[in-house]
Amino acid sequence: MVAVSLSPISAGQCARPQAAARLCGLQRIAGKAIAVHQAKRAPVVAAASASRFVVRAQAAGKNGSPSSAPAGGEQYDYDLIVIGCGVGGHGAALHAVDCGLKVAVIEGHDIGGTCVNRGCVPSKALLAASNEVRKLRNDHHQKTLGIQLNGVATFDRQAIADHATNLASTVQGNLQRSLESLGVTILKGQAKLTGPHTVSYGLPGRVDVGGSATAKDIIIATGSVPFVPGGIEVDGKTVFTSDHALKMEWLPNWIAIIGSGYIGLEFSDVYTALGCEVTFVEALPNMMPGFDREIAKLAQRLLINGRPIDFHTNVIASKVTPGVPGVKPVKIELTDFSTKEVVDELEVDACLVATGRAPYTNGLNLASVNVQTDRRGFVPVNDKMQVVDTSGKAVPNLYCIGDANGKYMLAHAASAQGIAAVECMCGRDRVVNHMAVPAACFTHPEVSFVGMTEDAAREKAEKEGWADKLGVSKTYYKANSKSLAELESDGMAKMMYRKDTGEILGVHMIGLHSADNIHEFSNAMNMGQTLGDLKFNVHAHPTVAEVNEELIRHAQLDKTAAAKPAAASKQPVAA
Ligand SMILES: Cc1cc2nc3c(=O)[nH]c(=O)nc-3n(C[C@H](O)[C@H](O)[C@H](O)COP(=O)(O)OP(=O)(O)OC[C@H]3O[C@@H](n4cnc5c(N)ncnc54)[C@H](O)[C@@H]3O)c2cc1C
Ligand SMILES: NC(=O)c1ccc[n+]([C@@H]2O[C@H](COP(=O)([O-])OP(=O)(O)OC[C@H]3O[C@@H](n4cnc5c(N)ncnc54)[C@H](O)[C@@H]3O)[C@@H](O)[C@H]2O)c1
Repeated sequence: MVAVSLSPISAGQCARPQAAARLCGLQRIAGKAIAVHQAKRAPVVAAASASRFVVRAQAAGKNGSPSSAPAGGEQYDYDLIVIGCGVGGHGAALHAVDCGLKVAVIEGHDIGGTCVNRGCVPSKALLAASNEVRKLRNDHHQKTLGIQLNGVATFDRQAIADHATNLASTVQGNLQRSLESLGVTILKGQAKLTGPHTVSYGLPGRVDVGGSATAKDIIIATGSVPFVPGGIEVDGKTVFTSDHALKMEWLPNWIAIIGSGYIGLEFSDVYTALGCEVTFVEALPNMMPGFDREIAKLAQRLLINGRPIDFHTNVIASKVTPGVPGVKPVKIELTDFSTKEVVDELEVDACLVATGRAPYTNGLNLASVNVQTDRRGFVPVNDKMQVVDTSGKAVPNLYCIGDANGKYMLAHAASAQGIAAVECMCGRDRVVNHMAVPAACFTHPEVSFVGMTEDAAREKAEKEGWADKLGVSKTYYKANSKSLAELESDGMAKMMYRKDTGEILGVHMIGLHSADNIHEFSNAMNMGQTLGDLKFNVHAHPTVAEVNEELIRHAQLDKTAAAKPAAASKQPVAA
């Protein structure tokens, strides 16, 4: 398995002759690829830059040179069409341009997709603003730092909401400009496959928008939408998903959050910082079931117990009935997950449904290429992100990346998969090593991880007969000078590793800046580095990165592993 490289590749690496030729028209300026001979590219590109979206189909062949001319004599409008322009589609398109491919994206709603418009970006704006409020209202915190505020910190809900909306629109604009400046054609419409190399697109009720286009390769990057379990009625006012919650149109005094995953936790951080009370409803026996058990336990102490939050576990919200703000409460029927008996009913002001996401893959006409989605709607793919048909074979020239394939529903995973798919279509097989993809929950403090949990590592070690070689190293933020200086020294980090080889199996953290700190380990895992290599890393003092140094130092390797770093031969002896 080869891990994907996220760094742009050079012209010399491009596999396709026509691709390499086109790359000659690109210059690297301050790290960005800029198209310098746009006129030689298909004129549709200029149209894309001039207006927000290209409306009506414009076959590139009509205005400029057809894109690909394979041996069979077929000619395509583009080398690559990407259906859906979220972060996955955007990442794939940019990398494809870097590889010299002629690219079109077809977007049915808004450039940037979930992450930019209804996900990562606006949620982090709300988290940033609300955490300022939390800190300012924490007298003990301020006094210990020597600060007196002489009054209660107040906030403007609408202004905080506007910060999130404005950030999303700034980032959306940046993404659009990056595509335009690189000459990517942006087509508007809901797209579907109409042949092995043909895509048609359009918008309901808009006869002026749409058409069809051809490409040698097609990437499906259509993402996901909130999943709402049966029995829950969403009215968008008192019962809502993250799509509505991010607009923060009002702040309920008491909100129930169904699901204690990423979305539930991040929103509980926002709501409690702004003075709301939260009740979690979680189907599984423990809160935060996706985290390493020990980290989840500490997360419960830091993110839940000390805040106005209570929770019900092992129950599902079997029926949710919207209310009327200030007049009628939202009613939530709770059913025991094991016995399936109704056990309670909650009455709250509002309810956020955070029970996962469903792939957005309806209407793609996958049956035309003999492909069936799984039960939940995910598109089946192999390691190279090639779509797999009902007989288990890869469909030629068709790829699916990001939330739509369900392999790892995170923004950076979507974009890494897009880059890998482009590499594969250029003849350089790459697969994303998902075990080395970091994940983070941006609560305060942050939770982050990469690779296996302790339970998973133990299970693997026992199954494979090396349980005595499994090491677990731990350290606490209490000893970290930088965290102490910031009065944010609650937290721990743990690492599972092999004592005999120094292989890192998984790292989990909760603490200040842990979403940033995890990268030393995820990158090491991606590069196949061992603890024998990492022990020579130097960390600036005083930084939170020194938590990593402690974690590495506490690992107890067998003498052979300690003496033999994987990359020892590559280390320079002296400068
Ligand atoms: C509240 C929230 C917070 C999140 N925070 C984070 C975070 O901090 N970090 C992180 O890594 N991840 C986060 N995520 C997850 C992240 O947003 C997704 O993993 C990521 O957006 C997936 O990218 P994608 O490109 O696969 O799909 P999407 O971003 O969903 O984009 C798909 C695009 O395809 C378009 N489309 C769909 N069907 C068609 C069609 N037929 N034709 C044309 N266009 C179509 C859609 O309009 C959409 O724009 C968050 C998600 C949510 C909901
Ligand atoms: N910081 C980030 O990277 C970030 C932030 C937000 C969202 N996301 C992405 O968005 C996706 C969706 O997030 P999410 O929090 O909605 O999903 P999730 O899968 O993280 O958590 C859903 C939780 O809801 C529980 N649940 C499901 N049905 C239930 C029911 N009927 N009653 C009670 N509990 C129920 C599950 O047991 C689980 O704990 C995630 O897969 C994640 O990849 C990422």
